[in-house]
Amino acid sequence: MGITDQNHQNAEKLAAAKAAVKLVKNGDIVGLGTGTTATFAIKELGKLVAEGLNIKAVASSIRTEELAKSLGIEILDLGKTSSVDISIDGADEFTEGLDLIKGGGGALFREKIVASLSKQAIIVTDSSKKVKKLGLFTVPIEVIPLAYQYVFGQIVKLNGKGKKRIIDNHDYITDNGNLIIDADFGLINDPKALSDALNKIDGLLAHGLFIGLTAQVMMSDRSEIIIFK
Ligand SMILES: O=C[C@H](O)[C@H](O)[C@H](O)COP(=O)(O)O
Repeated sequence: MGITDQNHQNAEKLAAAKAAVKLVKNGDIVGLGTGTTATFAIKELGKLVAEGLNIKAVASSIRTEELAKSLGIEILDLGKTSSVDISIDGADEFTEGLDLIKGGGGALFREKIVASLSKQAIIVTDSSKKVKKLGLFTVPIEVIPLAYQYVFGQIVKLNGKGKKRIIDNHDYITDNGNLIIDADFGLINDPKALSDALNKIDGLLAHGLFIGLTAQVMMSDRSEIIIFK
């Protein structure tokens, strides 16, 4: 991607983030996503907090928690929070039916907990993330290390081609101390069926198919915000 394309994509991410942040109300507990688009939203929220907006937040990753705290946003313990008013997160792919692939940044497990606790889970994206069918982006799968070989084998049985995530010649380790397998299932005709099948695998902590968790996707396309809900 050229610099102009990237600037354009960043402008779209910022516009979507700003639109979503407008939905946050005084007193809300806000779920903070992870990734470049969520980061735009967290920074916008930080500005509003500095101006007096009174919110508390839960974070979907250590890096999001650190960023939010640095902006003066109070962070609650996710494990002690029973309900989130609104969450704002990005996605790697989404369909008009609001099925998503998430986890490109490795935060899928905590993101899924945050989305599941949310009364209103909002996804913010640029226009490149919308697809007719999920699956061009591989499905991130978080695996407890001692179950790695077992889970890998089960993914193959589901006709997936797995690849352990390696960053800088090292196994990628999630905030929860686990590994990620990026699994290619080709274009996914029935994301719910695949999600259900993956959920049955012992040792698989979470996968990046987010089905039925999203209230709306706010996608920025040039100067327009398009809402899918
Ligand atoms: O684990 C990371 C998350 O699921 C991100 O929300 C996703 O990868 C999209 O990230 P970005 O906004 O950087 O494209």
